[in-house]
Amino acid sequence: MSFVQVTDVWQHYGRRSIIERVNLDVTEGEFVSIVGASGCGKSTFLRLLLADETPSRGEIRIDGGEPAREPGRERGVVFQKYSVFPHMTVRDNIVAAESFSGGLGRFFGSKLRAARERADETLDRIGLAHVAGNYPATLSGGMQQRLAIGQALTARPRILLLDEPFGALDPGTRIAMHDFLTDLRAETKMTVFMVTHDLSEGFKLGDRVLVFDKPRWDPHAPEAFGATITYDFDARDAGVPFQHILDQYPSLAAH
Ligand SMILES: Nc1ncnc2c1ncn2[C@@H]1O[C@H](COP(=O)(O)OP(=O)(O)OP(=O)(O)O)[C@@H](O)[C@H]1O
Repeated sequence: MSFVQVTDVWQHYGRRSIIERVNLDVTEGEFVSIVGASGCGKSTFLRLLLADETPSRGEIRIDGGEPAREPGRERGVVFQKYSVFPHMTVRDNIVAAESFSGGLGRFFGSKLRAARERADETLDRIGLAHVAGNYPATLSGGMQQRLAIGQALTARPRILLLDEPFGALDPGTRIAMHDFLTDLRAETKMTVFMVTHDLSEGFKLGDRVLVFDKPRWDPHAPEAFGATITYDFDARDAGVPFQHILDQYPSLAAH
């Protein structure tokens, strides 16, 4: 049974075609990695999944529901650039994310105490309980990114959208974050979409790896055609050795 259903989705910005004819069925709990050359529309596709934008054509349904017109609590998002609030403690960052995601305004009194307790549970889960009272500037890059993921988790989303979440981290921290994400996923059964420039990361974490590319190209009108899913690899049990894909898509190796 398809949980995320993408049907004939196109996206244009003015006369520029960015994405075309995208069809995709994802079951609940799947981890989908997305790779493709720079500028081919991967982040645009994530924004469409988030319902931050509406497609020019086609539709995206979650769990059989009507296509969303704006982001909701069932979709959480994390970008490469940390989105934490620098002037708030780690715990208050989680509390603020919860109040914003629910459109609840600021918490006071007993509501604030309850929100802080929930924040501490989240911090426990993401391994930041020991720095709950610190400010983000005192945390390492990996810890700040874990905090950003913690913020996305406060609304208990059914879908987590990750846009190059580990792109700015050093290799060691990146590997630690892979383990963290694998554990988190086993715990929550969330459906995850992750854009990455790192093919090995895509194959390591994903159940599937989607390649976005432009199958049609007019040298006289480079903006006439958009990208679509040209490959959909099964990446479970190590999947297709990604070196084969690098041979086919040398541009992917450049990132
Ligand atoms: N709101 C917008 N209005 C106009 N053009 C846009 C808008 N958002 C993105 N674009 C353009 O759409 C194209 C696809 O951008 P997008 O960020 O989705 O690509 P990407 O594959 O994620 O790139 P990268 O891998 O470099 O992050 C780019 O040429 C970008 O300039």
